[in-house]
Amino acid sequence: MRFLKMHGLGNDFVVVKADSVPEQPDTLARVVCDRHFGVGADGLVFVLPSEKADLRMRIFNPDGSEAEMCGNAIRCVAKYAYESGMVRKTALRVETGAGILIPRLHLAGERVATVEVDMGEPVLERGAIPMDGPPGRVINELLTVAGESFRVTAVSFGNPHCVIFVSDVAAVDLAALGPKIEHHPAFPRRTNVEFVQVLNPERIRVRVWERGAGATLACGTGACAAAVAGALNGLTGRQVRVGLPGGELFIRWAADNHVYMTGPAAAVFAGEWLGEEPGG
Ligand SMILES: N[C@@H](CCC[C@H](N)C(=O)O)C(=O)O
Repeated sequence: MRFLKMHGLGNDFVVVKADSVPEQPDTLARVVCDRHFGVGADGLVFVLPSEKADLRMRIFNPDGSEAEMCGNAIRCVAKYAYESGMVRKTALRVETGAGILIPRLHLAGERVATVEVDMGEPVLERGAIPMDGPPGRVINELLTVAGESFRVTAVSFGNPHCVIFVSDVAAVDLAALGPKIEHHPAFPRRTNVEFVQVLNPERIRVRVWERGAGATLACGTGACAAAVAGALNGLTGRQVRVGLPGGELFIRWAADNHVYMTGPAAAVFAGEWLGEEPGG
């Protein structure tokens, strides 16, 4: 299995072009993403043919679960598709678990430097996120986690996000709180978790605990969810620079209710997965 190792702000992926997803993709994702026994990545991404769009993307987390969407991976997939000659368009249509999304490429010569992705409309209804409880939006609502109370705002971009505003993101014990919120019974499909510090109405700082992956250096859908939550809570405007441990994304919640995410994508090496069993 040939692959390309790519990343968006250090959120890293093993990207594989294939006609279909191989058997047992969950097992494959677990071993490929393992940082000691595999290549090491925050996700295994398949670039597949699509009947409805230019291509289809599917992503599997390091724990083997499949995610509906990934903001950093879709920028990588768009770059790969263009630079490999697979889709020679600067506005691509990519089929994902969150519907067909449109990355627009910003070129530097023949290379894709940055990508702006139309991430579609944020999903705010509790039942669609999904999160248990009465119908309506979840904005600044109390959630009790192992005896501690947090005010949360829930947003989905196909995949679920639980956003919590704090005064200092550096002080958050992400490794302790992340898994407790990810597995909180209020989230039937688990959740990604974003701790967000508002620096000013145009700038926020975010640390992410990703569902099925743990702490990562960046999360595109998480940055979009944090930006939407900031605006919904009256803490930010609708355009924000989102500082993540791996770098910065620019997020705009436009008047058409679509969220646009702009950021870089990089390819770092190509390889071949041999899939040897230990001692085999
Ligand atoms: N890193 C991603 C999100 C990847 C999927 C996530 N772990 C989930 O299970 O929803 C991003 O950049 O959006």
